[in-house]
Amino acid sequence: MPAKPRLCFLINPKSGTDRRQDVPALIARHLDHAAVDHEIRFTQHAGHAEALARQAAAEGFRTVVAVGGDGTVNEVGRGLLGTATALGILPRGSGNGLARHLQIPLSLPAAVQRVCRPTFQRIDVGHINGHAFFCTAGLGFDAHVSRHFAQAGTRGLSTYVKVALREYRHYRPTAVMVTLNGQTLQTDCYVLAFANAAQYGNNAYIAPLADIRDGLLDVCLIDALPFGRAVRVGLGLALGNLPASGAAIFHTSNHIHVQTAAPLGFHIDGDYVGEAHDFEVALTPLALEVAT
Ligand SMILES: Nc1ncnc2c1ncn2[C@@H]1O[C@H](COP(=O)(O)OP(=O)(O)OP(=O)(O)O)[C@@H](O)[C@H]1O
Repeated sequence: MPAKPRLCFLINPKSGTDRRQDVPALIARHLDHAAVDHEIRFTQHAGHAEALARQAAAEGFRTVVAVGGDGTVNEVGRGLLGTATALGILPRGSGNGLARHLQIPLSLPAAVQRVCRPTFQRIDVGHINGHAFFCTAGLGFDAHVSRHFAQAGTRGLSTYVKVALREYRHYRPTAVMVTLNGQTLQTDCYVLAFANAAQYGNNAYIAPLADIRDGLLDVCLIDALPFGRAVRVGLGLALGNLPASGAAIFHTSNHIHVQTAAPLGFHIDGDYVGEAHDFEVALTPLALEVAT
């Protein structure tokens, strides 16, 4: 009989809003023990999941399952780049953008069952200034909000909305020069988002037409956000019709260069990284295998 595929679950104990849940017991209860063998490991600190994932790949696990939100998924995905091991997801974050895009069940029992008998497929991987992202990256207000969200003390959609409304009153756009597809745009930047997947998470669709396997990033530019347009953007995100709303401009490209008049913050998959003046954004087609 051929050996059963081995799954390594990497649990971020700090993710999610329900910390009382006994995740290892839940995995053991719902796992299809006839189909797979498994091990469970915990992250000890931020950034740890990348090294743990790389180590599990070296040990020959078929799939490393990120148990957490998009931050944990990003770390595990980074660790698996260039390996023969696939990324699985047990969504436990507040946004779960990549899991939602890949239609992985949001209920943990259903997601555990699915990862035992998955479909394997490859997805594109974005890079911004050398940082890999799988869902979205961005400059401007969305990065500014993720920076303040990280300091808010509580997580979840309501905290995110509260932080966004508070910061909206102070935030001002920055002049930028964006080069893509052989043309250069001089514009203000309130938000410049690079979407590999269609949504930020929580079904907030920044680029509803984004295809994670087409070799292209969907680039969404919002140059200014007066109140009337902010309402249209909010509705467009929620209803998935931002392109038709006229409140944002869209391009597709696999390589974008951005220079900014002042240092601008950026995020990868919702986690704030820092500020830069110059951004190289590119896409590597089908660089990561995922279990969906
Ligand atoms: N053991 C740990 N202790 C402290 N922080 C950790 C640990 N393991 C991972 N982290 C960090 O926790 C951060 C948040 O995790 P993650 O994004 O997975 O969950 P979340 O914030 O609940 O979900 P979402 O991003 O969907 O809101 C990640 O940036 C990760 O680096």
